Amino acid sequence: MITIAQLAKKFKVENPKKLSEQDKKDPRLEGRFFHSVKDVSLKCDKGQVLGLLGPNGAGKTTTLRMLSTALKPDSGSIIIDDVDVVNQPIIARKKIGFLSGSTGLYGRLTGRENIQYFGRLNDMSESAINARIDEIADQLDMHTFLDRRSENFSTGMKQKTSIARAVVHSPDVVILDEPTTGLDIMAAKTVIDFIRDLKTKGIPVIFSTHHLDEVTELCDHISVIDHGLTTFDGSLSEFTALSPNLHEAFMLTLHRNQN
Ligand SMILES: Nc1ncnc2c1ncn2[C@@H]1O[C@H](COP(=O)(O)OP(=O)(O)OP(=O)(O)O)[C@@H](O)[C@H]1O
Repeated sequence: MITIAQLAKKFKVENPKKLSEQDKKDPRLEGRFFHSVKDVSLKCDKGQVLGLLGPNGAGKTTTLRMLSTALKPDSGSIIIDDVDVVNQPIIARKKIGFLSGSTGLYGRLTGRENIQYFGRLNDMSESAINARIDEIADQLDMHTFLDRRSENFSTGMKQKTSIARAVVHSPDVVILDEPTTGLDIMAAKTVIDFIRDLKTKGIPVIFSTHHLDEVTELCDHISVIDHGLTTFDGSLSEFTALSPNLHEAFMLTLHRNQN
């Protein structure tokens, strides 16, 4: 079970002139600080898939980076099972598989070597790593490119390798930042099937997306973040009860907590 409560994170703005036009007008900009995440709370039970929605710049990636221990929150709590992620990040990291939107692969290494490297970082034995790579490569349909250098991989090949790398150590929870963005229909389907398989194994998955169809296909639970605030956190049926039209339901969740 993953529980996030009242999470907040601000960044110091070194050069306000370099902010995007959107960020300059954002009410989260207060003096020299941009309050990317102001108050985010959500829950994801065992075997649940949680879809994290929100407009561009809402604070989804910042939230997921805090959940993955890559960023330390200014306040709030993150608990995975009985581990306090904020105060015990090293223990928590072993439990988490995190796909970030921006993690690059080592181009000179093959797909397999990229994944092996992460397995070793997680103290896995060579035989355990290789068995796990075989398993994941079957699921993500990677065998045709697994032993090629990753520098010339397509977006889909890169994403599959990054996902494989994130879950090589069989984490207890999986966090995926926009896992299907930029993928063609077939690669996206493979990734969706992979998430569904994690769900059947009882592994909670939190993923951010802009694709509402993925949410209805996969998610038990939906959280919406807008301007750094949780504006909806409930079941898929509570979400669709707002409106049977998903876009309309999403629009209705925005601006709810803002005064
Ligand atoms: N290091 C930083 N310094 C200053 N501002 C930041 C920093 N990181 C993120 N932000 C700002 O915080 C806000 C939230 O960013 P974040 O990447 O979490 O949004 P997002 O919901 O993931 O957006 P998208 O859907 O576009 O990926 C944005 O306005 C962004 O410009």
